[in-house]
Amino acid sequence: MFMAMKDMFDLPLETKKKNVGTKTFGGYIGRSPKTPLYESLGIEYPDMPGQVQAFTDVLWPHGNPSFCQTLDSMTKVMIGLEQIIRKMVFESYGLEKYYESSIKDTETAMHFVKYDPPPNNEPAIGANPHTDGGFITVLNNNLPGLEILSRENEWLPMEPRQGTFTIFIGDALQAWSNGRLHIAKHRVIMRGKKDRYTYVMFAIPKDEAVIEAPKELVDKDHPLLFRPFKAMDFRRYSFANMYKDDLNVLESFAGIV
Ligand SMILES: O=C(O)CCC(=O)C(=O)O
Ligand SMILES: [Fe+2]
Repeated sequence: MFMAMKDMFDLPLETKKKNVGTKTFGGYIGRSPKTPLYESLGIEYPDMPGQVQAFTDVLWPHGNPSFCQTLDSMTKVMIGLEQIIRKMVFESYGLEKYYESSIKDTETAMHFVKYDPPPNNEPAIGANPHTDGGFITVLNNNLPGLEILSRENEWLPMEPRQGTFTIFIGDALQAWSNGRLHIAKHRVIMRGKKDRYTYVMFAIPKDEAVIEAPKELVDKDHPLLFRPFKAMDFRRYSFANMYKDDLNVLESFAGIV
């Protein structure tokens, strides 16, 4: 996958720009002043028929069947893993009855990210501190750089390990769990001289989905922490507040004080 990603990012800029999305999380994002080392491409709904093929055709009009196949099977693995984890989470609360409807309310997006090495060998920010907005994120990267903010407010490095994926809980699942699940803030710091690649699958609520903690998770010891909200409204709010590092977007959007 990482080799295929190198070929993908080595394509001419005009070709990469042909990767367009309909939402804020699809399509090509070039280097910008706030994230000068970051570049990404994206596919919305890679699990829907024809989407992986269409994405491949845009980048390689003469075809690239091996990329298409690799991506297709990788997508299935990552989505399958996400569903197993979500099921385990729901079961752990005795709430498996909500699993099917939660999956029905879900759509997926796949991102491919390339981070350039920092200029003049000084550590530099690759991705700004953030939480992922959706239900669950599944990702893999080829080099260190990912850091997780601990509950003690320390940045801890997450070393990539071959054959493993990193999983993040997103804001939507934290709200659903009435705060029982912890969302870890994370960032990427680039060091060294090598390009860094990440591929990441986001399982996110559909626009119209309403995120609301089930009644079983709310009682007098666990008062409701977040008002119910529509996924689309939260997405807009998060996007508008993207670079406010100290802001807890979920709390400021839906927190009940
Ligand atoms: O590149 C990484 O390791 C992290 C990427 C990430 O956090 C994201 O895309 O949301
Ligand atoms: Fe993230």
